Amino acid sequence: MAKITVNKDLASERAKCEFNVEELTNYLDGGRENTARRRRMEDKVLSVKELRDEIPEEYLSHKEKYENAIRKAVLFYKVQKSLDDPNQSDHERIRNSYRSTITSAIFKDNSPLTLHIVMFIPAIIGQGNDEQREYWLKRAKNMEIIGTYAQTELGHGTFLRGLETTATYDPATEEFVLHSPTLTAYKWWPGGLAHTANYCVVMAILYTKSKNCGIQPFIVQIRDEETHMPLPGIKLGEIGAKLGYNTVNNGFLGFDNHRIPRDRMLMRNAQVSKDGTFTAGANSKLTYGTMVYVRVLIVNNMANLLAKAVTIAIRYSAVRRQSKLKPEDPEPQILDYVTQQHKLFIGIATSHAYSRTALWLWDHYAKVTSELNAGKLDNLPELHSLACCLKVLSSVDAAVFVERSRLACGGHGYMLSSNLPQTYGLVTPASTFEGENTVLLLQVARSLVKAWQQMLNGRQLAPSMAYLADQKQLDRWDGSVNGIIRAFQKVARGKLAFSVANFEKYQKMGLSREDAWNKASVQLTAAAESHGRAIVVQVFKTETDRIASSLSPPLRKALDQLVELFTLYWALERLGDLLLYSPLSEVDVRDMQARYEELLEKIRPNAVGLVDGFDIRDEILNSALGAYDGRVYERLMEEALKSPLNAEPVNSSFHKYLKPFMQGKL
Ligand SMILES: CC/C=C\C/C=C\C/C=C\C/C=C\C/C=C\C/C=C\CCC(=O)SCCNC(=O)CCNC(=O)[C@H](O)C(C)(C)COP(=O)(O)OP(=O)(O)OC[C@H]1O[C@@H](n2cnc3c(N)ncnc32)[C@H](O)[C@@H]1OP(=O)(O)O
Ligand SMILES: Cc1cc2nc3c(=O)[nH]c(=O)nc-3n(C[C@H](O)[C@H](O)[C@H](O)COP(=O)(O)OP(=O)(O)OC[C@H]3O[C@@H](n4cnc5c(N)ncnc54)[C@H](O)[C@@H]3O)c2cc1C
Repeated sequence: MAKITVNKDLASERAKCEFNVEELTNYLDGGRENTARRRRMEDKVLSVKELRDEIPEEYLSHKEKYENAIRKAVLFYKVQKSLDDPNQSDHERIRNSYRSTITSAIFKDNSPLTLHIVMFIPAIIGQGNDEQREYWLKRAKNMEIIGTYAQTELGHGTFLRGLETTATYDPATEEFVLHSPTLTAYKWWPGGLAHTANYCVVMAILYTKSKNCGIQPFIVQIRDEETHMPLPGIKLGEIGAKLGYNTVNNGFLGFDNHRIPRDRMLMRNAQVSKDGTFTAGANSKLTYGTMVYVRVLIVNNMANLLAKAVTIAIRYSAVRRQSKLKPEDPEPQILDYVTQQHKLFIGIATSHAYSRTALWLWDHYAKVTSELNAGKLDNLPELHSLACCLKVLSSVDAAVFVERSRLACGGHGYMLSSNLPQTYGLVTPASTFEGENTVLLLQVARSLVKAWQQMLNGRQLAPSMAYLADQKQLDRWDGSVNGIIRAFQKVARGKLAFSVANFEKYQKMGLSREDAWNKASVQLTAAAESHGRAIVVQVFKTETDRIASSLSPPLRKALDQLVELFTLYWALERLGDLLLYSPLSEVDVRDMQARYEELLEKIRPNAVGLVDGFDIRDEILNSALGAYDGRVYERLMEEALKSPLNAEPVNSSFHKYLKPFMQGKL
């Protein structure tokens, strides 16, 4: 293997690191064997040279980008399939792939098959009865059919009860008639729907015996399996260019009285019999299960995307020298500016916080799902609330810290060759898809207000809300991590109490319950956000303590510093709340600020080691600024030279327009 020359600043950063980077990688992967397995997979995928792009994607047309993405998606799927371990359960397979970011090496803007994997197959698993699973899963898993999840419509994304697509049962033919009565009823957004999928799970309002039976899932063929032509009665297309996700092939879909057989309604929860009799499921919200599943996955996806952005920005900050700290000294590495450390170290800590939280949530999800399969529904409301709140916080924080990583790279962060703009394009839609964030916070608030009432009635609360029942005031400020976690819980409790009081006050003033809720909703969402912060800091701390106990002291110390930095960062961000709901004094604030600055200093020598520990290969980072060797300027120039405009010294537009214009002839 050719020896790589590493930028000398990066090399000296690596020499300074106080812990063993490989140990950190193994910790993140959940063990040495998992690291080895992940790397083997990456080696295998990256050895397929057809999966690499000859021309940078950004120079392709919209159509070429899609065609190239499909070409690679098919090949990528085959390589992945050949590496699949058939002995793993679905739960283990997903958990073991949590650290895999290899998809990013192939698709800068995500794959047109994502929805097939992430929603179509899970919808069949969660919504299909045994017979339907048996038939459709085999076809979907073998890629004999490609599907997507078609729920959102042009007129409605959030308000599912307002969906306009109808599925009307016709007992005479034992068929459902799917129809889009208006333009706003068109399905709009589903990934892969435009030109990739030939099937989809359509969420539509079921009518049988002239009664509205709510939203139900239907598996619908939309294209001919041979010709791929849209079937009669189906209108399909692509929704157009977007901020990101441009290779995901988001589409629209309209139905003109399109008929499907009765057994195409996914009947795990509710059923329609041949004569049209409707039998409701144990809980109508089980129909929303696929969304819960994806919200759970998003938390991990956000942690991975943030790890990518912060790796790029930290390595670049070690290489980049700018300005002067002291007049007599050479220009320092920008990583030596404490403001730069403040911008970036929180990104490292946040990625750790959400990757720990994501695993914790995944295990919780798996436990509740197995209870649901056994008919026990008690823990569904808490799971829904947790999934909503952690999806919201992880997506908001990832978007903020990815963008901050980009800004921290100055002008070069604006280049697509840094891969930071595209990474932002991948994180920011997560605040919208799978439930718009404000809307999901209102769902969390709804569950908190319920919990509050249960507490007042002396009932036991779900574990993640149990802290609400602790009525004891904090008698003194305790600036330890555990002390701050308790203070965050007090903030969440205090803000909830305040918003519940206002909600009730507005009702007493004569507003309807709905109007009072709307009027109190800014406070309610703030309480929900604080609840989420309390959960994340607590899970980050307890899970790190639990898993890191067997690590070497230097690595343990580095991880404890990240946990403390994360906790202090949010305490300083939320000073107003802490001053209102905890016994925090001005002196305590000054102490916290001093400790925060001390932590930045302690983390500084380990910064490059910490991002190296994420172990994200150059092919996955795809960044001129973030490569392991730190050849930032050389790579920027190499990438610039790939611009098609550099293929000729004089562009034809000079003779056509500029020259006549400058010579006054145009
Ligand atoms: C080859 C490639 C391979 C791999 C790809 C690589 C990486 C991918 C890895 C990971 C994934 C990461 C990223 C994601 C990737 C792709 C995702 C892309 C696109 C996203 C797709 C979508 O966006 S799909 C559409 C999503 N849509 C929504 O989320 C809609 C939001 N709206 C709602 O959920 C609901 O309408 C509502 C919750 C806002 C309200 O619903 P409704 O009005 O019907 O509710 P009610 O008022 O009637 O009832 C409220 C009561 O119901 C309870 N409730 C609500 N929802 C649920 C639920 N889901 N579960 C349980 N209970 C629920 C609620 O609590 C109320 O209960 P009460 O007891 O209080 O009455
Ligand atoms: C990249 C991307 C991929 C997607 N992929 C898919 C897919 O594969 N399949 C699919 O079905 N859908 C998909 N979607 C659609 C996505 O799920 C919806 O965009 C999302 O659920 C939000 O709905 P909306 O766009 O209708 O927003 P709206 O609900 O119209 O929200 C607009 C504004 O109104 C506010 N608002 C709405 N309701 C309330 C309320 N009750 N209280 C307070 N404020 C409210 C929101 O907070 C927001 O500020 C995708 C979206 C994107 C961006």
